[in-house]
Amino acid sequence: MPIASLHSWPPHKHSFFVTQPSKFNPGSYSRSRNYVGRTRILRDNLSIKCGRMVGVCAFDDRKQLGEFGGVQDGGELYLGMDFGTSGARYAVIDERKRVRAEGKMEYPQLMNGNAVDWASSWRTTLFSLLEDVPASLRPFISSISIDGTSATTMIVDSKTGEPLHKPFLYNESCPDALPLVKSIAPANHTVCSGSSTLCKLVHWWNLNESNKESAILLHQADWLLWLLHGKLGVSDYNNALKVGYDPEVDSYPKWLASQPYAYMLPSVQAPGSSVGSIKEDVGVQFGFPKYCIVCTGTTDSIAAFLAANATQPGKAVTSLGSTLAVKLLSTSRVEDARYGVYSHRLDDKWLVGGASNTGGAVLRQLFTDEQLNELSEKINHMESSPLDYYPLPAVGERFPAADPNMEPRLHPRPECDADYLHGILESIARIEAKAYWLLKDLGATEVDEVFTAGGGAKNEKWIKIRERVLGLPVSRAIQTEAAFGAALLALKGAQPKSSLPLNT
Ligand SMILES: Nc1ncnc2c1ncn2[C@@H]1O[C@H](COP(=O)(O)OP(=O)(O)O)[C@@H](O)[C@H]1O
Ligand SMILES: O=C(CO)[C@H](O)[C@H](O)COP(=O)(O)O
Repeated sequence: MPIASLHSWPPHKHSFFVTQPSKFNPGSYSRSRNYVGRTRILRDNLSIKCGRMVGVCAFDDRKQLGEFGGVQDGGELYLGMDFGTSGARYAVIDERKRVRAEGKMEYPQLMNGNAVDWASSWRTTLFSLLEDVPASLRPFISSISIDGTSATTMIVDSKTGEPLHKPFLYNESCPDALPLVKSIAPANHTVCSGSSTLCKLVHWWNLNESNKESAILLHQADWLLWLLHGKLGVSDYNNALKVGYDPEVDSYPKWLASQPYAYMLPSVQAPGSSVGSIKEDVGVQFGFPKYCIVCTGTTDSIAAFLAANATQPGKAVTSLGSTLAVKLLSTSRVEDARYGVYSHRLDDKWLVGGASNTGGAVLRQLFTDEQLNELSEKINHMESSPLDYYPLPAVGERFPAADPNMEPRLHPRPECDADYLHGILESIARIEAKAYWLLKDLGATEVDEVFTAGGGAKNEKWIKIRERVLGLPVSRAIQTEAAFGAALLALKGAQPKSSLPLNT
């Protein structure tokens, strides 16, 4: 039903769409309190007495809206969503960066033949998580942003946005494209890695696909954000780094712009830039305000860095997720594809690092999370393990050695599982240490403190092992979830244009 026919006045800034979702109880007004994390949410089974529920309910000021429950102080809220390796999470924060709601879900294994249909899985996850955001908070959400796994590459139809090929995941490699990419890019450029976005694009381009002319390239986060803002072909300079975008000059270099597939490349904005208002159908479906904007995103490990709020050069964040992603805040830019080292831009500084395939994915192959907790308790973190492994979930390593043929090394396996886990955790810590010393040798600011994000951050024994191996202060970040970092991007995007750096 059009807005005007339901109410006399035209939609106001605080007009928002109320539909008849299952949680609403038309005609009555009841209040229940829910605790999410550390934050009490006044979740109201509110019915808003404005005629028939399906349609639009407009309030002519925030106070009136505030009386109907939701955020007690009626302030603006910001939604960040993290699409990581094994699942997705969201965080809703307020203007003071307090978490007001959070949730997560694993990716549904939607199959297409005998392969996972990742695009459908991500799309389903996106709208399931939006449905999970407390309905009483949605009318206050002013801005949304999403982070995704880096170099996860989608080739989609330039008109419909529908995938024309299965997504190329972050850790997939297309070595067949490497010779051509190396022939056009500068020596040791970030794209000179089989797992780079550009190698995936060139690999697809060389397939005998007929519909090249209607194809464009998007990254996972770009495509998910397109589902919300409806503007195809927009990315951010973090996600676009591995296709060859140069964030220092804010453009694609000539050696790339002159390629026959250059028309497929997305336009690029800074992370946390407003792309536009949320699509009306999505606003109606979920009850977001008409003024809710959708902002460009970033990659998952950069979102984790933003969440950790490491603001000085020399501070670093290690994301112990399925992979081990290292991000060191540096005043100097470093890149060398021989070691899988590259630099992301963060305002006027550089996030130097890379992502190793070691990490939680190996642990998950061997132990449940409960076993990890139980076995970790038995580890003496002050003792050095004599076991020397290179834990990988499969053949191939990206950083600190870029070797697609590197074999996992996880033997000999001792009788005692606690000793085995100790050896694995210590071996991963040695890889992390090698990574940080490599960055120093290549000219980055020397690391002086490491914060930890990701699922592994909960393991206190591992943090102590890493502190011993690194010889540096290592701690769990106050905020370990990348979704919190994505919410900070949404908060940034909603602010009036300012030169304030993101991580202040
Ligand atoms: N107690 C623990 N010690 C070490 N690693 C853990 C522990 N609990 C969970 N993990 C690891 O955390 C990883 C999940 O972290 P998460 O940040 O959610 O990953 P991602 O975002 O990459 O999907 C899993 O691979 C799991 O093995
Ligand atoms: O490992 C990964 C997925 O979790 C990604 O590669 C990770 O995002 C690192 O890439 P970037 O440094 O570009 O963020």
